[in-house]
Amino acid sequence: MDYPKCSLQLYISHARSLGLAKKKMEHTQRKPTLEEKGEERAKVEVWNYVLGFSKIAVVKCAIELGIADAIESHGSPMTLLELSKTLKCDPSSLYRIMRFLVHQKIFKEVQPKIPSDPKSYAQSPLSRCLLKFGENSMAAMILLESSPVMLAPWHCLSARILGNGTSTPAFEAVHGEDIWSFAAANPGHSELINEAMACDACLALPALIDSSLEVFNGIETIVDVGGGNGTTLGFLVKACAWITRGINFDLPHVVSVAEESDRVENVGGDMFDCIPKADAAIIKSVLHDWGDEECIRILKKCKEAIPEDKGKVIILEAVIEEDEIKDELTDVRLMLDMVMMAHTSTGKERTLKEWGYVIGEAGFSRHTVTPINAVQSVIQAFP
Ligand SMILES: Nc1ncnc2c1ncn2[C@@H]1O[C@H](CSCC[C@H]([NH3+])C(=O)O)[C@@H](O)[C@H]1O
Repeated sequence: MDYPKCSLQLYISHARSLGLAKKKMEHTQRKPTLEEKGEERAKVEVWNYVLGFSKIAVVKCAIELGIADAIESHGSPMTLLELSKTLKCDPSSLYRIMRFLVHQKIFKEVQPKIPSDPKSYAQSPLSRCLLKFGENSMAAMILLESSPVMLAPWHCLSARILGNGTSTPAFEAVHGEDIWSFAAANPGHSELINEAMACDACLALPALIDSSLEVFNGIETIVDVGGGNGTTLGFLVKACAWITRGINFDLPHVVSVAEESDRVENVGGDMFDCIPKADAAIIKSVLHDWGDEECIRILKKCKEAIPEDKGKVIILEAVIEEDEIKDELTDVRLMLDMVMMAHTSTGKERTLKEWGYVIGEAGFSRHTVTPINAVQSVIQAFP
Protein backbone atom coordinates (compact mmCIF):
# COMPACT_ATOMS: atom_id res chain seq x y z
CA MET A 1 0.00 0.00 0.00
CA ASP A 2 1.39 3.47 -0.87
CA TYR A 3 1.41 6.30 1.71
CA PRO A 4 2.13 9.96 0.97
CA LYS A 5 5.56 10.93 2.36
CA CYS A 6 4.15 13.30 4.94
CA SER A 7 1.61 10.94 6.39
CA LEU A 8 3.76 8.80 8.68
CA GLN A 9 1.26 9.38 11.45
CA LEU A 10 -1.50 8.06 9.23
CA TYR A 11 0.61 5.02 8.38
CA ILE A 12 1.27 4.26 12.05
CA SER A 13 -2.35 4.48 13.04
CA HIS A 14 -3.33 2.37 10.07
CA ALA A 15 -0.66 -0.21 10.86
CA ARG A 16 -1.71 -0.22 14.48
CA SER A 17 -5.23 -0.91 13.45
CA LEU A 18 -3.88 -3.83 11.47
CA GLY A 19 -1.96 -5.00 14.57
CA LEU A 20 1.36 -4.60 12.72
CA ALA A 21 2.91 -1.56 14.33
CA LYS A 22 4.36 -3.28 17.39
CA LYS A 23 5.89 -6.06 15.38
CA LYS A 24 7.24 -3.61 12.81
CA MET A 25 8.82 -1.38 15.47
CA GLU A 26 10.37 -4.37 17.21
CA HIS A 27 11.78 -5.44 13.87
CA THR A 28 13.32 -2.06 13.02
CA GLN A 29 14.64 -1.39 16.53
CA ARG A 30 16.09 -4.80 17.37
CA LYS A 31 19.86 -4.92 17.11
CA PRO A 32 21.18 -7.80 14.98
CA THR A 33 22.47 -10.67 17.10
CA LEU A 34 26.14 -11.63 16.97
CA GLU A 35 25.17 -14.59 14.85
CA GLU A 36 23.30 -12.37 12.36
CA LYS A 37 26.25 -9.96 12.20
CA GLY A 38 28.56 -12.90 11.55
CA GLU A 39 26.32 -14.12 8.74
CA GLU A 40 26.32 -10.67 7.13
CA ARG A 41 30.10 -10.44 7.37
CA ALA A 42 30.44 -13.92 5.89
CA LYS A 43 28.42 -12.86 2.82
CA VAL A 44 30.71 -9.88 2.21
CA GLU A 45 33.77 -12.08 2.65
CA VAL A 46 32.45 -14.68 0.24
CA TRP A 47 31.85 -11.93 -2.33
CA ASN A 48 35.56 -11.26 -2.04
CA TYR A 49 36.27 -14.89 -2.94
CA VAL A 50 33.69 -14.88 -5.73
CA LEU A 51 35.42 -11.96 -7.44
CA GLY A 52 38.86 -12.13 -5.86
CA PHE A 53 40.51 -13.20 -9.13
CA SER A 54 39.78 -9.72 -10.50
CA LYS A 55 42.55 -8.29 -8.28
CA ILE A 56 45.35 -10.36 -9.83
CA ALA A 57 43.80 -9.98 -13.30
CA VAL A 58 43.70 -6.18 -13.11
CA VAL A 59 47.17 -5.95 -11.59
CA LYS A 60 48.47 -8.13 -14.43
CA CYS A 61 46.68 -5.83 -16.89
CA ALA A 62 48.31 -2.78 -15.23
CA ILE A 63 51.76 -4.37 -15.61
CA GLU A 64 51.15 -5.29 -19.24
CA LEU A 65 49.92 -1.77 -20.03
CA GLY A 66 52.95 -0.33 -18.22
CA ILE A 67 50.91 2.12 -16.11
CA ALA A 68 53.46 2.40 -13.27
CA ASP A 69 56.34 2.63 -15.78
CA ALA A 70 54.61 5.48 -17.62
CA ILE A 71 54.05 7.53 -14.43
CA GLU A 72 57.61 6.78 -13.29
CA SER A 73 59.19 7.99 -16.53
CA HIS A 74 56.87 11.02 -16.62
CA GLY A 75 58.42 11.97 -13.27
CA SER A 76 55.23 13.44 -11.78
CA PRO A 77 51.52 12.52 -11.46
CA MET A 78 49.65 12.10 -14.77
CA THR A 79 46.10 13.00 -15.74
CA LEU A 80 43.87 10.39 -17.36
CA LEU A 81 44.31 12.07 -20.73
CA GLU A 82 48.10 12.13 -20.46
CA LEU A 83 48.16 8.52 -19.35
CA SER A 84 45.81 7.29 -22.06
CA LYS A 85 47.81 9.13 -24.75
CA THR A 86 51.11 7.72 -23.51
CA LEU A 87 49.76 4.18 -23.25
CA LYS A 88 47.66 4.47 -26.42
CA CYS A 89 44.58 3.36 -24.43
CA ASP A 90 40.87 4.03 -24.58
CA PRO A 91 40.43 6.72 -21.84
CA SER A 92 37.06 5.48 -20.60
CA SER A 93 38.30 1.88 -20.07
CA LEU A 94 41.52 3.17 -18.55
CA TYR A 95 39.49 5.39 -16.22
CA ARG A 96 37.66 2.30 -14.85
CA ILE A 97 40.94 0.40 -14.41
CA MET A 98 42.44 3.40 -12.56
CA ARG A 99 39.32 3.81 -10.37
CA PHE A 100 39.71 0.15 -9.33
CA LEU A 101 43.46 0.46 -8.71
CA VAL A 102 43.02 3.69 -6.71
CA HIS A 103 40.35 1.96 -4.62
CA GLN A 104 42.84 -0.87 -3.98
CA LYS A 105 45.34 1.84 -2.90
CA ILE A 106 47.74 0.79 -5.65
CA PHE A 107 47.85 4.28 -7.21
CA LYS A 108 47.08 7.55 -5.47
CA GLU A 109 44.68 10.16 -6.76
CA VAL A 110 46.01 13.72 -6.62
CA GLN A 111 43.49 16.57 -6.53
CA PRO A 112 44.28 19.53 -8.83
CA LYS A 113 45.31 22.92 -7.44
CA ILE A 114 42.63 24.57 -9.59
CA PRO A 115 39.33 22.77 -8.90
CA SER A 116 38.26 22.81 -12.56
CA ASP A 117 41.46 21.00 -13.68
CA PRO A 118 41.42 17.23 -13.95
CA LYS A 119 42.79 15.12 -11.09
CA SER A 120 45.91 13.05 -11.69
CA TYR A 121 47.36 9.68 -10.71
CA ALA A 122 50.52 9.24 -8.67
CA GLN A 123 52.72 6.30 -7.66
CA SER A 124 52.55 4.64 -4.25
CA PRO A 125 54.99 2.14 -2.72
CA LEU A 126 52.62 -0.55 -4.02
CA SER A 127 52.53 0.68 -7.62
CA ARG A 128 56.35 0.87 -7.64
CA CYS A 129 56.32 -2.90 -7.06
CA LEU A 130 54.50 -3.14 -10.42
CA LEU A 131 57.30 -1.44 -12.36
CA LYS A 132 58.61 -3.83 -15.00
CA PHE A 133 62.20 -3.33 -13.82
CA GLY A 134 63.95 -1.94 -10.76
CA GLU A 135 64.95 -3.14 -7.33
CA ASN A 136 61.43 -3.14 -5.86
CA SER A 137 59.75 -4.75 -8.85
CA MET A 138 57.60 -7.80 -8.14
CA ALA A 139 56.07 -7.73 -11.63
CA ALA A 140 57.77 -10.92 -12.82
CA MET A 141 56.19 -12.92 -9.99
CA ILE A 142 52.74 -11.61 -10.87
CA LEU A 143 53.27 -12.35 -14.56
CA LEU A 144 54.38 -15.92 -13.77
CA GLU A 145 51.59 -16.75 -11.33
CA SER A 146 48.91 -15.19 -13.56
CA SER A 147 50.14 -16.94 -16.73
CA PRO A 148 47.69 -19.41 -18.31
CA VAL A 149 50.26 -22.22 -17.78
CA MET A 150 50.34 -21.64 -14.01
CA LEU A 151 46.63 -20.88 -13.61
CA ALA A 152 45.38 -24.03 -15.36
CA PRO A 153 46.60 -26.56 -12.71
CA TRP A 154 44.54 -24.81 -10.00
CA HIS A 155 41.47 -26.35 -11.64
CA CYS A 156 42.84 -29.80 -10.78
CA LEU A 157 43.55 -29.19 -7.09
CA SER A 158 40.64 -31.21 -5.71
CA ALA A 159 41.36 -34.07 -8.15
CA ARG A 160 44.94 -34.12 -6.86
CA ILE A 161 43.79 -34.42 -3.24
CA LEU A 162 41.26 -37.16 -3.95
CA GLY A 163 42.74 -40.60 -4.51
CA ASN A 164 44.95 -40.83 -1.42
CA GLY A 165 48.19 -39.76 -3.04
CA THR A 166 47.71 -41.92 -6.13
CA SER A 167 46.26 -39.19 -8.38
CA THR A 168 48.31 -37.34 -11.00
CA PRO A 169 49.79 -34.05 -9.72
CA ALA A 170 47.80 -31.00 -10.87
CA PHE A 171 50.52 -29.55 -13.15
CA GLU A 172 51.13 -32.90 -14.84
CA ALA A 173 47.40 -33.55 -15.20
CA VAL A 174 47.10 -30.37 -17.29
CA HIS A 175 50.45 -30.17 -19.07
CA GLY A 176 51.39 -33.85 -19.35
CA GLU A 177 54.80 -33.42 -17.64
CA ASP A 178 56.24 -31.83 -14.52
CA ILE A 179 57.07 -28.14 -14.37
CA TRP A 180 60.83 -28.59 -14.96
CA SER A 181 60.42 -30.77 -18.08
CA PHE A 182 57.75 -28.34 -19.28
CA ALA A 183 60.15 -25.42 -18.74
CA ALA A 184 62.95 -27.24 -20.61
CA ALA A 185 60.64 -27.66 -23.61
CA ASN A 186 59.13 -24.14 -23.43
CA PRO A 187 61.88 -21.48 -23.28
CA GLY A 188 59.33 -18.66 -22.95
CA HIS A 189 57.87 -20.20 -19.81
CA SER A 190 61.34 -21.03 -18.49
CA GLU A 191 62.23 -17.34 -18.81
CA LEU A 192 59.08 -16.39 -16.85
CA ILE A 193 60.13 -18.79 -14.06
CA ASN A 194 63.74 -17.56 -14.00
CA GLU A 195 62.69 -13.92 -13.89
CA ALA A 196 60.10 -14.52 -11.17
CA MET A 197 62.63 -16.40 -9.06
CA ALA A 198 65.23 -13.68 -9.62
CA CYS A 199 62.63 -11.21 -8.39
CA ASP A 200 62.19 -13.28 -5.22
CA ALA A 201 65.98 -13.37 -4.79
CA CYS A 202 65.98 -9.56 -4.99
CA LEU A 203 63.66 -9.53 -1.97
CA ALA A 204 65.31 -12.25 0.12
CA LEU A 205 69.04 -11.67 -0.47
CA PRO A 206 69.21 -8.07 0.80
CA ALA A 207 67.34 -9.24 3.93
CA LEU A 208 69.82 -12.08 4.42
CA ILE A 209 72.85 -9.87 3.78
CA ASP A 210 71.56 -7.08 6.06
CA SER A 211 70.94 -9.26 9.08
CA SER A 212 73.08 -12.38 8.73
CA LEU A 213 76.17 -11.66 6.65
CA GLU A 214 78.27 -13.61 9.18
CA VAL A 215 76.72 -16.80 7.77
CA PHE A 216 79.21 -16.42 4.88
CA ASN A 217 82.33 -15.79 6.98
CA GLY A 218 85.27 -17.91 5.90
CA ILE A 219 83.59 -19.15 2.70
CA GLU A 220 85.80 -18.74 -0.38
CA THR A 221 83.89 -20.92 -2.81
CA ILE A 222 80.16 -21.48 -2.82
CA VAL A 223 77.80 -23.46 -5.05
CA ASP A 224 74.20 -22.30 -5.50
CA VAL A 225 72.14 -25.45 -6.07
CA GLY A 226 69.21 -24.75 -8.43
CA GLY A 227 70.53 -21.20 -8.67
CA GLY A 228 68.30 -20.11 -11.58
CA ASN A 229 69.74 -17.17 -13.51
CA GLY A 230 72.46 -16.48 -10.91
CA THR A 231 70.83 -13.54 -9.09
CA THR A 232 71.49 -14.99 -5.62
CA LEU A 233 75.22 -15.42 -6.29
CA GLY A 234 75.35 -11.97 -7.86
CA PHE A 235 74.22 -10.50 -4.51
CA LEU A 236 76.59 -12.70 -2.51
CA VAL A 237 79.82 -12.01 -4.39
CA LYS A 238 79.05 -8.30 -4.28
CA ALA A 239 78.44 -8.34 -0.52
CA CYS A 240 81.28 -10.75 0.37
CA ALA A 241 84.59 -9.66 -1.19
CA TRP A 242 86.21 -12.80 0.30
CA ILE A 243 84.16 -15.14 -1.94
CA THR A 244 86.51 -15.82 -4.83
CA ARG A 245 84.33 -18.21 -6.80
CA GLY A 246 80.60 -18.79 -7.04
CA ILE A 247 79.17 -21.71 -9.02
CA ASN A 248 75.66 -21.22 -10.30
CA PHE A 249 74.44 -24.80 -10.70
CA ASP A 250 71.12 -25.57 -12.40
CA LEU A 251 69.58 -27.66 -15.18
CA PRO A 252 71.34 -27.22 -18.55
CA HIS A 253 68.44 -25.32 -20.17
CA VAL A 254 68.53 -22.78 -17.30
CA VAL A 255 72.27 -22.11 -17.15
CA SER A 256 72.54 -21.97 -20.95
CA VAL A 257 70.67 -18.64 -20.84
CA ALA A 258 72.10 -17.32 -17.54
CA GLU A 259 74.61 -14.49 -17.82
CA GLU A 260 78.21 -15.17 -16.77
CA SER A 261 79.67 -12.59 -14.46
CA ASP A 262 82.86 -11.78 -12.61
CA ARG A 263 83.58 -14.52 -9.99
CA VAL A 264 80.39 -16.43 -10.94
CA GLU A 265 80.42 -19.31 -13.39
CA ASN A 266 77.46 -21.33 -14.65
CA VAL A 267 77.50 -25.11 -14.48
CA GLY A 268 74.72 -27.29 -15.89
CA GLY A 269 73.76 -30.62 -14.35
CA ASP A 270 71.28 -32.57 -12.24
CA MET A 271 71.35 -32.10 -8.45
CA PHE A 272 70.08 -35.67 -8.01
CA ASP A 273 73.31 -36.94 -9.68
CA CYS A 274 76.20 -34.76 -8.55
CA ILE A 275 76.72 -31.22 -7.28
CA PRO A 276 80.00 -29.29 -7.92
CA LYS A 277 82.29 -29.14 -4.88
CA ALA A 278 82.70 -25.92 -2.85
CA ASP A 279 83.35 -24.71 0.73
CA ALA A 280 79.60 -24.28 1.19
CA ALA A 281 76.37 -24.85 -0.70
CA ILE A 282 73.43 -22.49 -0.76
CA ILE A 283 70.03 -23.74 -1.84
CA LYS A 284 67.14 -21.29 -2.07
CA SER A 285 63.52 -22.05 -2.96
CA VAL A 286 64.44 -25.46 -4.33
CA LEU A 287 63.76 -27.97 -1.52
CA HIS A 288 60.14 -26.74 -1.18
CA ASP A 289 59.59 -27.97 -4.75
CA TRP A 290 60.15 -31.55 -3.57
CA GLY A 291 58.74 -34.16 -1.17
CA ASP A 292 60.70 -35.49 1.80
CA GLU A 293 62.27 -38.42 -0.04
CA GLU A 294 63.67 -36.20 -2.85
CA CYS A 295 64.73 -33.50 -0.34
CA ILE A 296 66.77 -36.05 1.58
CA ARG A 297 68.44 -37.18 -1.68
CA ILE A 298 69.24 -33.57 -2.69
CA LEU A 299 70.58 -32.73 0.79
CA LYS A 300 72.79 -35.86 0.75
CA LYS A 301 74.23 -34.66 -2.59
CA CYS A 302 74.81 -31.21 -1.07
CA LYS A 303 76.62 -32.86 1.87
CA GLU A 304 78.89 -34.76 -0.55
CA ALA A 305 79.78 -31.46 -2.26
CA ILE A 306 81.13 -29.71 0.89
CA PRO A 307 84.06 -30.45 3.25
CA GLU A 308 83.12 -32.81 6.12
CA ASP A 309 84.91 -30.67 8.75
CA LYS A 310 84.09 -27.03 8.00
CA GLY A 311 81.46 -27.13 5.28
CA LYS A 312 77.82 -26.16 5.60
CA VAL A 313 74.62 -26.05 3.58
CA ILE A 314 72.73 -22.76 3.73
CA ILE A 315 69.04 -23.35 3.08
CA LEU A 316 66.76 -20.39 2.37
CA GLU A 317 63.18 -21.54 2.74
CA ALA A 318 59.93 -20.62 4.47
CA VAL A 319 59.22 -22.12 7.88
CA ILE A 320 55.53 -22.64 8.62
CA GLU A 321 54.75 -21.47 12.16
CA GLU A 322 52.86 -23.97 14.29
CA ASP A 323 52.29 -21.87 17.39
CA GLU A 324 49.86 -19.01 17.88
CA ILE A 325 52.49 -16.32 17.33
CA LYS A 326 52.24 -15.72 13.63
CA ASP A 327 53.93 -12.90 11.73
CA GLU A 328 52.47 -10.87 8.87
CA LEU A 329 53.99 -13.22 6.28
CA THR A 330 52.20 -16.32 7.62
CA ASP A 331 49.44 -15.87 5.02
CA VAL A 332 52.03 -15.71 2.26
CA ARG A 333 53.77 -18.86 3.49
CA LEU A 334 50.50 -20.79 3.65
CA MET A 335 49.53 -19.55 0.17
CA LEU A 336 52.96 -20.61 -1.08
CA ASP A 337 52.23 -24.08 0.27
CA MET A 338 49.08 -24.16 -1.88
CA VAL A 339 51.17 -23.00 -4.87
CA MET A 340 53.52 -25.94 -4.28
CA MET A 341 50.50 -28.24 -4.31
CA ALA A 342 49.26 -26.82 -7.62
CA HIS A 343 52.57 -26.48 -9.43
CA THR A 344 54.91 -29.20 -8.23
CA SER A 345 54.45 -32.94 -7.97
CA THR A 346 55.54 -33.45 -4.35
CA GLY A 347 56.61 -30.02 -3.06
CA LYS A 348 55.46 -28.44 0.20
CA GLU A 349 56.32 -25.76 2.74
CA ARG A 350 57.65 -27.20 6.00
CA THR A 351 57.40 -26.62 9.73
CA LEU A 352 60.50 -26.54 11.97
CA LYS A 353 59.90 -30.18 12.85
CA GLU A 354 59.59 -31.17 9.19
CA TRP A 355 62.84 -29.34 8.33
CA GLY A 356 64.54 -31.09 11.25
CA TYR A 357 63.38 -34.43 9.87
CA VAL A 358 64.72 -34.05 6.30
CA ILE A 359 68.00 -32.46 7.46
CA GLY A 360 68.56 -35.20 10.04
CA GLU A 361 67.69 -38.00 7.60
CA ALA A 362 70.19 -36.58 5.10
CA GLY A 363 72.92 -37.17 7.71
CA PHE A 364 73.62 -33.67 9.05
CA SER A 365 74.67 -33.62 12.70
CA ARG A 366 73.04 -30.29 13.61
CA HIS A 367 71.28 -27.28 12.16
CA THR A 368 70.27 -23.74 13.15
CA VAL A 369 67.28 -21.70 12.01
CA THR A 370 67.36 -17.88 11.89
CA PRO A 371 64.39 -15.78 10.76
CA ILE A 372 65.22 -12.89 8.43
CA ASN A 373 63.04 -10.06 7.16
CA ALA A 374 61.66 -12.16 4.28
CA VAL A 375 59.26 -15.01 3.51
CA GLN A 376 62.23 -17.36 3.96
CA SER A 377 64.35 -18.10 7.03
CA VAL A 378 68.01 -19.08 6.88
CA ILE A 379 68.65 -22.66 7.92
CA GLN A 380 72.29 -23.73 8.30
CA ALA A 381 72.94 -27.48 8.19
CA PHE A 382 76.32 -28.80 9.37
CA PRO A 383 77.80 -32.21 8.43
N1 LIG B 1 67.31 -31.76 -11.07
C1 LIG B 1 67.66 -30.48 -10.94
N2 LIG B 1 68.97 -30.13 -10.87
C2 LIG B 1 69.33 -28.83 -10.74
N3 LIG B 1 68.44 -27.81 -10.67
C3 LIG B 1 67.12 -28.13 -10.73
C4 LIG B 1 66.68 -29.46 -10.88
N4 LIG B 1 65.33 -29.47 -10.91
C5 LIG B 1 64.92 -28.18 -10.81
N5 LIG B 1 66.01 -27.38 -10.71
C6 LIG B 1 66.01 -25.91 -10.58
O1 LIG B 1 65.52 -25.51 -9.32
C7 LIG B 1 65.18 -24.13 -9.41
C8 LIG B 1 63.99 -23.88 -8.55
S1 LIG B 1 63.46 -22.21 -8.60
C9 LIG B 1 64.67 -21.47 -7.51
C10 LIG B 1 65.69 -20.64 -8.23
C11 LIG B 1 66.66 -19.87 -7.34
N6 LIG B 1 67.32 -20.71 -6.36
C12 LIG B 1 66.00 -18.74 -6.62
O2 LIG B 1 65.50 -18.92 -5.52
O3 LIG B 1 65.95 -17.64 -7.13
C13 LIG B 1 64.91 -23.85 -10.89
O4 LIG B 1 65.84 -22.95 -11.39
C14 LIG B 1 65.07 -25.23 -11.55
O5 LIG B 1 65.55 -25.19 -12.85
